[in-house]
Amino acid sequence: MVGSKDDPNERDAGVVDEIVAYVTSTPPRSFFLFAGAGSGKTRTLVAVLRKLTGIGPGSAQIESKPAAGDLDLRFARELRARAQTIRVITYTKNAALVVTGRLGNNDLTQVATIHSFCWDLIAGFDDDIRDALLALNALALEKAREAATGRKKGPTDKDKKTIAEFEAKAVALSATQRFTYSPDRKRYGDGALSHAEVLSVAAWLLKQKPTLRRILRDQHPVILIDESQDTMKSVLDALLEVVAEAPSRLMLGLLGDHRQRIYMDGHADLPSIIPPEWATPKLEMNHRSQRRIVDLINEIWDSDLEGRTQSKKAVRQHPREEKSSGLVRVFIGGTAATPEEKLRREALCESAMEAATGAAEWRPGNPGHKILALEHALVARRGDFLQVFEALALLDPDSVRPDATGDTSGPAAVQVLLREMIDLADCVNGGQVSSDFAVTEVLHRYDRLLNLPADGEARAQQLKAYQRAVEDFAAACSNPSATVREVLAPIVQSSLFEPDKRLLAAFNDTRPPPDAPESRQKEGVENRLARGWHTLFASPWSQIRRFKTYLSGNSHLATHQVVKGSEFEHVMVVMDDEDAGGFLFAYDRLFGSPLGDSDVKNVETHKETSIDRTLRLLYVTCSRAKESLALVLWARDAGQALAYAQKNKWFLPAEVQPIPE
Ligand SMILES: Nc1ncnc2c1ncn2[C@@H]1O[C@H](COP(=O)(O)OP(=O)(O)OP(=O)(O)O)[C@@H](O)[C@H]1O
Repeated sequence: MVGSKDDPNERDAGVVDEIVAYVTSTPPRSFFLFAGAGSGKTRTLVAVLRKLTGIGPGSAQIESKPAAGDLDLRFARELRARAQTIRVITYTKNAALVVTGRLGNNDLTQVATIHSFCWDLIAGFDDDIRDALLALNALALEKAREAATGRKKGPTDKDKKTIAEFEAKAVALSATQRFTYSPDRKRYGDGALSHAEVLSVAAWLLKQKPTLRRILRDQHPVILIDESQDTMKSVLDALLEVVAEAPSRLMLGLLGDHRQRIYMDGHADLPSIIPPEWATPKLEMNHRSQRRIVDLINEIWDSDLEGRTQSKKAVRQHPREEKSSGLVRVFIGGTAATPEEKLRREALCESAMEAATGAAEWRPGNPGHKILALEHALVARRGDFLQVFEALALLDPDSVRPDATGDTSGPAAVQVLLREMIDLADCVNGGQVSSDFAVTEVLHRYDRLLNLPADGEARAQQLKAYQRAVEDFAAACSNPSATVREVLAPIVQSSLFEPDKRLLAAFNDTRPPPDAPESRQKEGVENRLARGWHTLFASPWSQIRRFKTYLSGNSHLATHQVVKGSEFEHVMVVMDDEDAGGFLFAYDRLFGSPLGDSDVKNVETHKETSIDRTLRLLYVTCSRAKESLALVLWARDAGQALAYAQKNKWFLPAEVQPIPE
């Protein structure tokens, strides 16, 4: 971040030194960094850490001459002498890896997610953890009892069950001696804390136990929180209290962008809770996007929409000098079109973008542009893996929706399809095995050659059976219309891999599947699973790979929420309230459609509305685009939305078009 302040691209050049000065001054000063999309928050964070610790890229040495005088050098020495570290809290594991990757070897900083941070703080204090869990459980029990006694007709069966569960949990907790947390492997039991429990226990203990607050301050005089807009409210509040108690011994630095808050865990209006004595440095640049896109996101945030309750407080962004162009189009059509019609006409929008930009990346089907839809099922339809997605969602709904943490890997029971069989399919070309060596490597990878019979004859027989299975598999998976069942059959029959017992039982179950429940009817777990397995086995095998690509985050399709933090050359945002079927977001209302009843009520009581949430989500999606951006709105009243968009300050009249027929 060195450069002349006269260079318009360097208008933020002083912010790193400014932040370093807040940390190293006596007493230190906590800060809230105002930073918008594409402003280079991670780069700023890494530069601050390097200066504070005196450790440059790839070196474990203290640099001889830090730029901002020797205060930071002294700061680093003191950290080391007191065996302290700077703590950096990120939102995802991946973000922690990005920061540590760029930072290099740096023993004076500890970068981790909020879950790891909280667990590091409380691990081993088993009696305290038990106290916290019992107190939180007692609160929940009290709430449940209040709700039950408040009912006119007396407690319902569900009330009684809930109360009994809390009472039983209190007994079990009292008897638990040791508590564990295993974020990667799902471990259950009274002593195993969930993600959410680790956070609420840490927040509770920080508030209640002075010793823990002292330990925190002794270990880390500085805590920097990235993506603070989405950081769990209770933990943030607890940390704010610890800082307020002894501001000279612990300082907080909050980085993030309240315009990009998309999860409900964070504070509704972070800037408004920042104490007045805190510093508020600002990043004003947007290094990512072309001018047209930066102008649009500035306008989006600045708009006076009916139903908006959130403050417009923010820094207006400037694009880089050389990014003086960029292209935006908004296409609007009627949401009554069928799903197939919508897909066909969205492809026409992509062609229109190709014509307008001259970029081949916009050609329909070209992965050079990213398509964002609101719901996973809408992505699955656009990515042609809807049947597999729906089947797997019946088996385990939580495991099929990739999120920002990157932890979702599909239902445990079908891993053989997503890992072993996809790896084996990679060794197949045109119905034939392309490399025996590659097949052997896959079998080794999954330990399938470890337990071959010792006897020579039996061993040869087994290998022959494996070979036949691989050939049958190769033939089956090369048939473009093969079903999952057909490709799975040679694997199951030969035991080439070891599928999950649940998958095997379902594969061998020849009964017809139960009917789907009537809408709004509850369905038993067994029926749901049976339908899931049946749909999965009847699905096209080709969809499995597309689903896997989506799950791993490598697809050109994604949901609006999951792309937070990413950037793409060209972006198409599909907005369709009708298809999404939710009530949290309402794109139509950003285009002049009247407010709903709950929005009207929320405006009166100054609570968050669907307008607030949708505006932030639109801010996130639009700001992902570097070069060009297409907004596709399927509106309830397309004529009205078109007229609204033509007059709206967000767009130039020529940028607004009907979705081609
Ligand atoms: N000082 C800089 N000079 C040039 N390019 C920069 C600078 N800072 C960041 N960039 C580039 O700008 C883009 C946006 O940066 P980055 O992704 O770190 O922003 P961010 O603040 O995390 O954005 P968001 O909150 O929108 O995800 C990246 O491509 C990055 O390499």
